Amino acid sequence: MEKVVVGLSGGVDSSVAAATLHHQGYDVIGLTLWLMKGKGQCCSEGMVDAVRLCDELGIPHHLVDSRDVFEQQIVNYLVSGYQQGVTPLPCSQCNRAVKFAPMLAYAQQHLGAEKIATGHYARIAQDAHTGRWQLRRAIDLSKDQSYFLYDLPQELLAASYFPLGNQTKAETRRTAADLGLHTAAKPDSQDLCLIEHHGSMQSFLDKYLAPTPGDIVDTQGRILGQHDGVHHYTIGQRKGLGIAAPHPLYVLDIDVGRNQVVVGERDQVHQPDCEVKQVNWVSIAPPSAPIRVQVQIRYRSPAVAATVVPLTDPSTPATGARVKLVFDEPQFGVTPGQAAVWYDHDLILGGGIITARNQAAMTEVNP
Ligand SMILES: Nc1ncnc2c1ncn2[C@@H]1O[C@H](COP(=O)(O)OP(=O)(O)OP(=O)(O)O)[C@@H](O)[C@H]1O
Repeated sequence: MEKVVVGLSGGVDSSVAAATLHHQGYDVIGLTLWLMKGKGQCCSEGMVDAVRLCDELGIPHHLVDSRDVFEQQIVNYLVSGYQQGVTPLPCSQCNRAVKFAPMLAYAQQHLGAEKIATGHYARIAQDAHTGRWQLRRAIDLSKDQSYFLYDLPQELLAASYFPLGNQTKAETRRTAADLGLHTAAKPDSQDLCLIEHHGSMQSFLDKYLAPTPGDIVDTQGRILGQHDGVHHYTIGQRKGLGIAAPHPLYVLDIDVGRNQVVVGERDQVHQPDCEVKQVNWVSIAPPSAPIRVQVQIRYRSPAVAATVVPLTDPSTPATGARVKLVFDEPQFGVTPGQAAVWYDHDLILGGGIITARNQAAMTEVNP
């Protein structure tokens, strides 16, 4: 019987992932990572639900205190990103550095297991010709989470199962009800876990960053209003600028050096291209020539046609690998810090972090 360690959040998805593997005959061990410091109700409720689920299934449960890792990898990453005027995406970083890698290390070192599983909606398979592990969108496109998994390296993909990738969310809930799992009717999480915990990203950041008042300016540098900290703004943002103008205004740029938020009209927020750093090639080897793709620049935005132009040698490690994305049509709100993830239909080819326009210009001068 193969041992599999299943990451349990206490939600219905990971419950059904664990139950499915258990009923398929795997030797399943439940593992919950305790992620957030403070009195996180979601964490404590989740932990209790995970323990109860393991009781229902008659499998062991382990709790790993990961609060320090979460603080270093996610809280610090978010706070320093917003301080630098970007809008970091914590989820892909959390999956790689807080969940998958530490879960696999714990499974190998303490539980004698070589495989882990989660309730993510995505599909994984090994290419028979190349031996490369490939990641695809879930069958249920409304629940597809492949965007958040683009940063998993081959060794983590090789060790992972996603038991829910071939079924719809409705089927998951039905399975949970059929098996009498107490999590069957538990509501889905609605937002980023940190936001559920703190109420909003703003109130989370306000705990760490003091107000730093400055000017809101137009592209000519004319002062149109005041802000209380650049970390409260994101590219493409329209609401909350507090400026009366004949046309709606959007955030075009965040200039940390001058402590200014630059605003302009909607068409100015469109960008024909962008540079992407820390590129992880998932399902194919790094290409040496441009390739045609469909790219997603936000979790919920549709994939659009683009060309990926490699800027670094294919042998460059993911931390230093860069590409240029050239969109067929200019895109609205290309946001530094967020992930761009590119696909060939449902197959994830690769992804990385969108860089700031001024940072890309600097790297062209000083490669
Ligand atoms: N604290 C945790 N400890 C261990 N594994 C976790 C934890 N949080 C999430 N996971 C794993 O990551 C998967 C995706 O997490 P996400 O936060 O996106 O939850 P979800 O899609 O709402 O799933 P669920 O219904 O299981 O909470 C979960 O299904 C679970 O396997």
